[in-house]
Amino acid sequence: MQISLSNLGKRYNYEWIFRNLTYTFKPGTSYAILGHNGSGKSTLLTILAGYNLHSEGDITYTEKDKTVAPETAFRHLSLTAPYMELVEEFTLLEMLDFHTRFKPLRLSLTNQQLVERMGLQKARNKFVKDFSSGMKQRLKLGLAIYSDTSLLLLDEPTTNLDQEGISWYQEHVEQNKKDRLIIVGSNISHEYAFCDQQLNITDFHPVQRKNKLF
Ligand SMILES: Nc1ncnc2c1ncn2[C@@H]1O[C@H](COP(=O)(O)OP(=O)(O)OP(=O)(O)O)[C@@H](O)[C@H]1O
Repeated sequence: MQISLSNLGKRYNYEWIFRNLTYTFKPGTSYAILGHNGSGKSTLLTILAGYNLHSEGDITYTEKDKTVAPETAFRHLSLTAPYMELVEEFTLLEMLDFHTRFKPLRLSLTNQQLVERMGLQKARNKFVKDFSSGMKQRLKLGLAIYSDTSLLLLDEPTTNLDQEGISWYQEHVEQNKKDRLIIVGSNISHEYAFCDQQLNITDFHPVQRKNKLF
C-alpha cells in the first residue's frame, strides 16, 4: 500500500490541528509519526484508517499501482489503538474466529497458531473481559500484526505492556514488516525504533498551535 497526502488538513470546530500536510508513505517502509501529547498523531492515524474525516486536501491510496477507493481502503489495513474495543463477551478463541472471518491471517496461520504466537495458550477459553490490560493489548496487537493486510497502523502500541510484552511487540513487528507499509503514532522510542522514517506532526501545525499542549 502507498498513501499520498496532498495539502491535508484537519480542524475540530475552529481549531486547526494540522494543515498543508503533503507527504507520501511508500510501500515496504515503516514510518513513525512523532509529536507531543495532543499534537495530532491519533487524529492523523484515524484519518488514514478512514475512521475520521479530513477537513481539506486529498488522500490517495494505491495498491500495486492501482488506486484504491477510500471507502474500501479498510479492507487493506489493520489498526490497533487505545480507543479500539475488543468484544469482551467472547472467549479468546471465539474472538479470533470472529475476527478472521473478516480479516484472514498472514502466513496461512491458523487461529491456534496465532494463540501460540501471542503466548496466550493458557487463556484460549478465557473471556476477553477477564483478560488483564496487558493481555488485551497483546491480543489487539496480535490481531493487527498478523492480519493479512498491506497497511498496519499502530497507535501507542505498547500501552499497558510490561518489559516482556514490549520485547514481544518488537520481535513480532520486526518479523512482519517486510513488504508492508507500517505507520506508528508514538512518543516512546522503543515503539518506533524499527521505523525507517520519521514525520513530526508539529511541523504541520498552524503557527498559533506550535508547542501548544491539548
Ligand atoms: N473529536 C474531537 N473533537 C474536538 N477536538 C478533538 C477531538 N479529537 C481530538 N481533538 C483534539 O485534537 C488535538 C489532537 O489530539 P490527538 O488525540 O490527535 O493527539 P495525539 O498527538 O494523538 O495525543 P496523545 O499523544 O496524547 O495521544 C487535541 O487538542 C485534542 O483535544
